[in-house]
Amino acid sequence: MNTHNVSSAPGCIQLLQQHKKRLQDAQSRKGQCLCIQRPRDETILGFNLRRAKNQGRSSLDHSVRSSIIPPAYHPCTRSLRNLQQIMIKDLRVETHHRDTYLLLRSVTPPDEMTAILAIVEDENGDVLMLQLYNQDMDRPVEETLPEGTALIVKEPFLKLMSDGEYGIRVDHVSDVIFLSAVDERVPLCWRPQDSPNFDVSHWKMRGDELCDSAKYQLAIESYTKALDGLPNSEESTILRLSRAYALLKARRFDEALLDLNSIPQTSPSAEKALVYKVQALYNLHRYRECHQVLSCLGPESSDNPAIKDYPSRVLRRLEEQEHGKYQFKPMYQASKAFPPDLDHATYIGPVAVKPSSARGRGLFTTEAVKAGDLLLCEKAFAHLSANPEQDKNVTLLMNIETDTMTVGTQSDLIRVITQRLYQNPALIKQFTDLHHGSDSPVNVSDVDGKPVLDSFLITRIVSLNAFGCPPSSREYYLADKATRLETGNQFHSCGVWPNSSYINHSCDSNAQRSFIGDMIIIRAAKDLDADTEITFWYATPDVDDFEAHRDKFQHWGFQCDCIICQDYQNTDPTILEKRQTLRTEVRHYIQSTRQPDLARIESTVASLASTYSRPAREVPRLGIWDVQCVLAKKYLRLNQPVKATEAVFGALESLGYVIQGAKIPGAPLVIMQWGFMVDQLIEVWLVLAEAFHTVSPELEARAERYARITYKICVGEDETFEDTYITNST
Ligand SMILES: C[S@@+](CC[C@H](N)C(=O)[O-])C[C@H]1O[C@@H](n2cnc3c(N)ncnc32)[C@H](O)[C@@H]1O
Repeated sequence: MNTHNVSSAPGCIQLLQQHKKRLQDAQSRKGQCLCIQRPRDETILGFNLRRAKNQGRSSLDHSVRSSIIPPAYHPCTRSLRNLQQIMIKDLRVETHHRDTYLLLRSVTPPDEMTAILAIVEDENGDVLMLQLYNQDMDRPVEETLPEGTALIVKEPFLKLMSDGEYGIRVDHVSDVIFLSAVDERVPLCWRPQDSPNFDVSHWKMRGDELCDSAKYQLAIESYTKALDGLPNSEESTILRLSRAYALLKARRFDEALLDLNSIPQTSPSAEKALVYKVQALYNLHRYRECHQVLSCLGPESSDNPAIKDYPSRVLRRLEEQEHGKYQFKPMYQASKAFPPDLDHATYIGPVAVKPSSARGRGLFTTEAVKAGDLLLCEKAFAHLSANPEQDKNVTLLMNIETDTMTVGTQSDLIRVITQRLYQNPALIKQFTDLHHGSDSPVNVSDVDGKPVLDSFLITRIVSLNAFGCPPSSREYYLADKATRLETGNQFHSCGVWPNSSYINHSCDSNAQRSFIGDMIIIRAAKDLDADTEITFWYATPDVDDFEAHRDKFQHWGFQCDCIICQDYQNTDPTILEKRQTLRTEVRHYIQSTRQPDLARIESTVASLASTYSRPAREVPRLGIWDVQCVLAKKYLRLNQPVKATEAVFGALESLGYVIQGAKIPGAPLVIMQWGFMVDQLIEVWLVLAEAFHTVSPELEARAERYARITYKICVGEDETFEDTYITNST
């Protein structure tokens, strides 16, 4: 939602078409035998030259990386023992070799593009390019696929690549099995000549060395080998503790907990295990349990620097998680770090997921709420922030099947989520439960002791549930419109927030989302009864191109049938045309002179109003309110506060607000019905407050209060309200 979709930009359409054509050409050769085009040495040399060129590229160079999502295919769900080995020479072009596997060894160091690349050989010595997608890129590629790595690719897919060469493309992480040098599946001729039969203490020592050099994934493998070597119970406890440490560092928290839970309470390692447990539970956001474990720690652990500040942090997280109490100001400071991965808990307010007629599931209020109330404040499941230092490196994500192209971090987000799920399988269900359209996922959750992960399912879930986001909504709000358009990269960052993903779209939304770093904040934009479906915009309504706005929902596979869309469809096209003509006219009046003819603008507003047939309190009039806001500001500047208040009330009424006391001098000012929410209303309420200062001073504070609530709804919090307006007015 609001991700930077550039599918309709001319250059992008052309690029998509080129890739489609290439794919069609490749498809026309589907099933053909692989003819090895180049001798082995030439293939290796060509790869190494390209790798050297790639590595020599300066980080200052402009680059466009494109990641193409090929037609979807399912991951392998069969155990390796039920697959037959196949050789490179037997592969067929553009074919998934079901029920088979390749046994390979890398014969070059790895290269890194949007995938990890290397040349691999099979036991016949035939070579091919291997492309491993969705691997852990936070780890040096040399660690993931060092030269000489033996690996198995289950049900391989031979692809004709864009340069006309062949390659084995692996999209699903669960389709690759990396083999250690001493794995019995590695052919003898690939094993080191003098591979001795190492014992428990060797692997333990090796694990410790790898931990010391921060190679945690490799350390985990070493400790596992030590544990496989039948250690005695004392050794086993120490090994599990060491492996838990490496797992914590590798952010594999579920597995770390499994090891920690197996350590007997009577063991001398028990106290250390509790310290690690605190860290694992905290990172899994299980703060209540974390609090309990903290209370079991002995006094010597309280001073342990690794967890010294945990008691206070856990208490703050519990305040957030259980009561929705956040300190927003420090969150801005934290959001300036890169990446802006904030240490805050998720609060799920008075909301619940329920069936929503014809929209699948939706999020509903469980009790009545007031405009401005916090409904959700959610930590991202995964969030990828555009690095301001690297804005020269643009990543394009091309989806040939859906004909879409997005700019920004979405392709990395897919990889990051894949890795997170692969390393923390307990999270898979929460993520794969999210809406994924008509895709039918595989029904096998794990095979050969590892989870089966479908990266195309993850891609689809990201495409339907990710939100584009600015570094913070306050920053976005403060940047004036021109700057927003000029920099244009605010939504190159994106993330997935699972609870918020259940919210359906309506152009006439009743909630607003805002962001600080990787936290999403969702507040009610209206007073809502219990059991009301919460909705927000997937794309902001564009009154001047409403047709294009409505087309955007094709991406999500629905047509909006909200009251605004219904009214638009029921309005005669000639009336819609007249409305647009009047808007063009009025824009011209506003912009053409320094002292616009306000009477003329007012009369155009009246004409615009006549293009709407239903009352504004039923259907917001999106084509008028902005003109009335301009009028209000102009009248205030001309020192005509009464006219300014009239224009403000006109704008609010056009947006569907019903305000008691608006036109009765001295009567209290109360919003009886909240209308359409836009962030420009913050200033509109402040214009009203300023006008009231002269004409109805007793109402000034009330208007300011509504400005503050509007600010809270649009920016996410109101702690910075004074800072924003004091700074802005000086
Ligand atoms: C982010 S999910 C929202 C939650 C989803 N309804 C579910 O069941 O999980 C987006 C999907 O919800 C559905 N949806 C959202 N807004 C809708 C609307 N106004 N009308 C119909 N379907 C809608 C579409 O299928 C869309 O692809």
